[in-house]
Amino acid sequence: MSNRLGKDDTEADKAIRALLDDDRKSAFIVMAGAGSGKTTSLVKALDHLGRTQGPRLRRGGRRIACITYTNNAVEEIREDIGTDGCFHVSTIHSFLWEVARPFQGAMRQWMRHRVGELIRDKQERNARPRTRAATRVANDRAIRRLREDLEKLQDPDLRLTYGAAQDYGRGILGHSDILRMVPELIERHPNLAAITAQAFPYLLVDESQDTTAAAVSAFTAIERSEQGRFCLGFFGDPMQQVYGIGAGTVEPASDWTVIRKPENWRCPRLILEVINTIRSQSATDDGLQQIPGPGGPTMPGHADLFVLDQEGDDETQLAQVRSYLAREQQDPAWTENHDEAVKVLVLEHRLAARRLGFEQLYDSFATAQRERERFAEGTHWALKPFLERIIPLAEAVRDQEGVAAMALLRRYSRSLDAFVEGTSSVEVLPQLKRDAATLADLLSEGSQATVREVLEHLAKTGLIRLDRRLLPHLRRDDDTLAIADHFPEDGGEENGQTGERDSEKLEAVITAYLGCPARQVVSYRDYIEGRTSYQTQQGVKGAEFPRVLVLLEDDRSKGTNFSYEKLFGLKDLTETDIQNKELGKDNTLERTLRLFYVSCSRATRSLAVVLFTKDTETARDRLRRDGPFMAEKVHDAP
Ligand SMILES: Nc1ncnc2c1ncn2[C@@H]1O[C@H](COP(=O)(O)OP(=O)(O)OP(=O)(O)O)[C@@H](O)[C@H]1O
Repeated sequence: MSNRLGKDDTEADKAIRALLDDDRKSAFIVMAGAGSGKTTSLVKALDHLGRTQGPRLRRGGRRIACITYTNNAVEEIREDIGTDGCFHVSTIHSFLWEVARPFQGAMRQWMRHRVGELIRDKQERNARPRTRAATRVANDRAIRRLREDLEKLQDPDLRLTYGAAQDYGRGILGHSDILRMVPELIERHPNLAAITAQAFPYLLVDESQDTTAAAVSAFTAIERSEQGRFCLGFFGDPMQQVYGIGAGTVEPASDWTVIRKPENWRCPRLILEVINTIRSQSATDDGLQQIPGPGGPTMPGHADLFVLDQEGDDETQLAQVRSYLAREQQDPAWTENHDEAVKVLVLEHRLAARRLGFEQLYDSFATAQRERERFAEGTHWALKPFLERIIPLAEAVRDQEGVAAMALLRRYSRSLDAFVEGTSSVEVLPQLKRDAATLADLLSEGSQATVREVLEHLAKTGLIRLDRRLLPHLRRDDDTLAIADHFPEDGGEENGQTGERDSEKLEAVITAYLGCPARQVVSYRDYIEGRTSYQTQQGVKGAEFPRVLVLLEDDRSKGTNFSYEKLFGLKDLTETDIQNKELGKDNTLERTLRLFYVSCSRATRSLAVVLFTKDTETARDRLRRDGPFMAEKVHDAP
């Protein structure tokens, strides 16, 4: 429990309450920097609304909506405010779906229009003289499928649903459809706006800077058309926008109230100075310089920057930095490797994968965008059996946790099913034990077994049910296996996630995946479940840790969205960078500055930034002269 409700009220909290108590509902924006307690203010506002408006709203079947960025944040807010039925706390996707769900006719029309758009887009591409023959064939195939989808969408009985697995022919809308469709429907159908305001007369949006511009504009449209009957509150910080689709600064209408929160309770003085300097360099700083919140950290804290040679040995150099920090700050936790000691923030998942030893697995999924995204979320169907069943069973066996192992087998074992159904004899039990022990061996530390070997063991023995989409891949690789009988009818509930589409790309991904060492899947599981010290700089938004180590390593990252070398003047801007900057568009420098701000503002005690670069001397001199860290805190390799 975060105890947000136990925090003292700030001036901002009082101003928000005054607005919420007004009979005439209005809109407001809470604009504040990192560690200023925006989520705390939001939770306090919800609690206040629950107490003052809850009973009346409940009687009328109406609810107070709160939108936040991740499922974790949803859970945290729910924990804070309790389970009162008058609240509807969700991510933006779930909220938009909740709004649109009853409007099946309007959604079907939108979907048909969308499929038509996709067909036209592919036709246009095929009409271009430079389109390659293979692309043309693929586009023609896709057009045929889309036409079939269009046909199926004529069925008035087809009930539209929303899932991870976009499949228009089956009436399934994906995440990106929801983000695009619902704001369009709200803006196009005034009655949908009115019904939304009626069902949710209060709507509070956390992390508004990363809420899509279309959603912000749709909510604003509701507020405009329902003036006085709809209360809309945005809580955000344009400086913490880290996703391209985010709205960034929410522009207030002339009658909206803007509430600024200048305090920072998280960062001690020396870190606060660094993040204030970073902030002041951005065009989206909103003129905000933070001050320490009363009762916040009293120690000065630590803020150090190290410039290291990118050609040098990574592990050794980082170990030296950590030993130096432990010594200088008399804090041995800097040299400890468990996830609670130091949070290491990297630019990309790939860089975490490299350090944690699952780079081959990462690369297997990186070749196709959709597969890469599911991999990063930890929701890819091909990995799920490992995450939910295989690794937990192997670990239960290894740790001699018989009850846990049995519970998993009861749930997932085909052999045990056969025994329970009476179609196999009692000998199956010792066999099951042997098969489970083999599985534990295959996944034990130091094992060289591949993913394929593990899956084939399971397929042959029926030890654990797998996803049937793996079948063709295993069969083709080793057609001597008599696995068809054993292979489960499990899975397939998300068939549309990949279906036949993009089958070639998927085929390549799965083939590469099956060839990976299975131990890499264990490291990957540890990473995505937050059991390691590593996190990405984008993914860390909203969190705080005592010791934060930020790694800046442009040359090792594959993405082009961010460049610390450009930010520090160590690399020239491109023509596009200069043009975007001059036109006032978002650009590499601004994006990197914001990411740097988010990363550095996570530390509650000690912040260390490491820049890996080629020309360490120039970088060190420049950062001492112009950088956000105090000159004496910019170090060479210790
Ligand atoms: N009124 C308050 N009094 C004392 N401490 C507070 C107060 N409000 C928030 N805090 C503390 O400040 C820290 C930051 O709070 P919170 O996570 O709500 O901020 P935030 O603005 O959402 O942060 P960020 O934007 O950086 O993710 C937390 O440790 C919280 O306990």
